[in-house]
Amino acid sequence: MTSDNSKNSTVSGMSSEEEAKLTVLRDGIDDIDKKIALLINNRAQLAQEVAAVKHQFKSDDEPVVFYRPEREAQVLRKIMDLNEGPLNDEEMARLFREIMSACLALERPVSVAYLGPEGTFTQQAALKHFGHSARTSSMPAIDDVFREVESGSVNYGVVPVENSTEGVINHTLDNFMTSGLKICGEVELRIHQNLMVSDVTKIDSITRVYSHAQSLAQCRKWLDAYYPHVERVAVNSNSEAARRIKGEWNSAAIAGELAAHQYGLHILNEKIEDQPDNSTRFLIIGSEPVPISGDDKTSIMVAMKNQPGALHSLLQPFHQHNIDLTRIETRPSKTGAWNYVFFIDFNGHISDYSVKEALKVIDLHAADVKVLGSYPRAVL
Ligand SMILES: C=C(O[C@@H]1C=C(C(=O)O)C=C[C@H]1O)C(=O)O
Repeated sequence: MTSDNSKNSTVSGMSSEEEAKLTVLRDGIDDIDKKIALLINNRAQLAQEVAAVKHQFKSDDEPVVFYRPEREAQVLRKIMDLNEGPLNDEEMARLFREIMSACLALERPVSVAYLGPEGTFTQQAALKHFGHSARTSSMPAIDDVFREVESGSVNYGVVPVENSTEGVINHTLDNFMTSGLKICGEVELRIHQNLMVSDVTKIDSITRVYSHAQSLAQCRKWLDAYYPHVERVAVNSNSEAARRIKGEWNSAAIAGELAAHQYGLHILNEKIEDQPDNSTRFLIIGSEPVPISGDDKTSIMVAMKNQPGALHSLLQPFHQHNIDLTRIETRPSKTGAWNYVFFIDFNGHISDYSVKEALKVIDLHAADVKVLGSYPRAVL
């Protein structure tokens, strides 16, 4: 016969005093959850009413714009400002990001094309920006993301534009030369690379590692130190690398955590990138311009003739109007052998007086100026 020696111990192994205290606290949590659920639904109802008003003031053939990036940025910034902890500002904003995503989906689910395949950092960026209620679809190439948005098959697209260790993604910039799409937002993602293997991998016999060329470059020193004799094979994407090693006993892949989950792989070494602050910036592309949010950036493309003082006359108006440049890139133009195109990002919105004035002057010196978009600075 078994008997319980401790007279205060219960079935769960806790003392009755511990259990009583937990019950009080958990009753408190249940109570709050009930209120939170009710309030979230009240919020969702208001979002539905917003949708009705958006409809009401549009004529039949005018498209209704449900997703408002400037308003969403303001909501998240306000939540972060109000936050007093113990949750940190980013955690709070992440929770509200998902609440807004669900509210927007009630108005109209937003459809988003991203540079795939599934499991890429670009998919991670799309979910970070739009939340998990967005309908995301994977595209095989950056050009396809642009095409899907241009054709109206999806509302928005997400493409990578620059990496803090490897620099700019030229393919994205080149697409802006011919596309009429607008930049509606930016996302920044900390990039952590991981070495992963499959169930069949013989860990002591790895002779090959697959990854995207950029990821291999981001982990060059680590590979030199730990796998100096292993062949490095560049493939189209990190997800492709993850997919390939499923049946190969002598191969490993370098990819993000999402890819390991997606393909059922085991992470052998995490955070193997050479630069600890390795991050990638992504752009949200769409067809509508974004109104001012109060903390915005603008991207422009300027074609200049290759003549003395061209760069000076391009930069001078920014200096004169006290506008901070955040990035400048040069690409050879596709139209004339010796002409250049500058991609410039700066702080401010196209509706700001100082920005308008600076652009007026630049217009006088440039062969062509194209505003790619003003958009809220990344909040998360
Ligand atoms: C409710 C609105 O529509 C969408 C949902 C938002 C929200 O849930 O807060 C914010 C902006 C829009 O993307 C709105 O425009 O205010």
